[in-house]
Amino acid sequence: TQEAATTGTGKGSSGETVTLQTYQSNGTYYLYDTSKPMDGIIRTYTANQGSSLPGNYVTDADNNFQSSNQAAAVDAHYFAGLTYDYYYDTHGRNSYDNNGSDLISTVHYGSNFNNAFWNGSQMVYGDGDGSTFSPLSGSLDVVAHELTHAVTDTTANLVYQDQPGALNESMSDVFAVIVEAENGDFDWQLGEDIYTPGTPGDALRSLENPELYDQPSHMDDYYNTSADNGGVHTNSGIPNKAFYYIANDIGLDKSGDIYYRALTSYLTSQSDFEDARNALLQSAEDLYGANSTEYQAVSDGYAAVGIG
Ligand SMILES: CCCCC[C@H](S)C(=O)N[C@@H](Cc1ccccc1)C(=O)N[C@@H](C)C(=O)O
Ligand SMILES: [Ca+2]
Ligand SMILES: [Zn+2]
Repeated sequence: TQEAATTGTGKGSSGETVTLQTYQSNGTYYLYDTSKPMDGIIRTYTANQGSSLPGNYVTDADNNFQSSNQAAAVDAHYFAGLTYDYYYDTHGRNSYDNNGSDLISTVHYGSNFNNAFWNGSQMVYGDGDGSTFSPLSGSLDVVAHELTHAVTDTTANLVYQDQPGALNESMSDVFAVIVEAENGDFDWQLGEDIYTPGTPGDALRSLENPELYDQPSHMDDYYNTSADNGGVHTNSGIPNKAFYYIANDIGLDKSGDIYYRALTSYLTSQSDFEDARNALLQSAEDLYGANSTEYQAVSDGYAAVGIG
């Protein structure tokens, strides 16, 4: 059979045309990217509004994925590539597990599904209900958020409950902001491109002002609840705000290096917010020294949210 890696184009939910790394087999083109430097292949599927995973490959007859029902897949495929590039180019990490595992994404999961998640093996994106969310792969920060869960699961493996869980969520938000910034799309918000399509200018979360979307930004306002695995999407506002202070002090690049080192070298499954402060301080000391401005920025940022 005739087979080859090919380069195609696609139109994402923003309406912009992007270049896609695809694969051609017997005259059909697949969202199957073998171009990454190590062996991680990026593969994108559709669940066709069902819930069986991974579903079916997204294919096209002419290597131009421009129909509206392909937009979510184009975004998932393209943004997964950008996120792979960030972890490889910035931190030398070969895919989410540093072992070259394939990056598998499935779009059109479920019916009006207002969420996206990492299921332990792959990324999964709902289409949203069109009011709360539009298709969730349409925002780079969502894709980077989900792929960072895969990095966390294969490193610190923070338990998805209470403070370790809120820290898990925060790490995903932190690297989502960094990956967007690396791609010329810096903001402190999460989900601004896909949240409430009918309401411009809002977002699901803000690291600059967590309170804007009902998150605390100080330990005094820690939200004790049994819902949402102990409020992991609420209490993430506290470490999120600490990151905002730190990155404002020393910049996103240095902050990203400190956070990556803490996540991959020091944090463990039960680490809480205090442990995060210590892991980040140790990482800052390793990288910049104990009396560095970077070390002081971490100390100040965590003190400002009532930790340490
Ligand atoms: C399905 C089970 C719940 C998994 C929660 C996933 S990891 C998650 O946190 N998803 C993100 C999606 C996201 C990311 C960035 C920006 C916007 C939306 C999330 O925040 N989900 C919210 C809606 C939640 O689960 O409360
Ligand atoms: Ca954003
Ligand atoms: Zn999450």
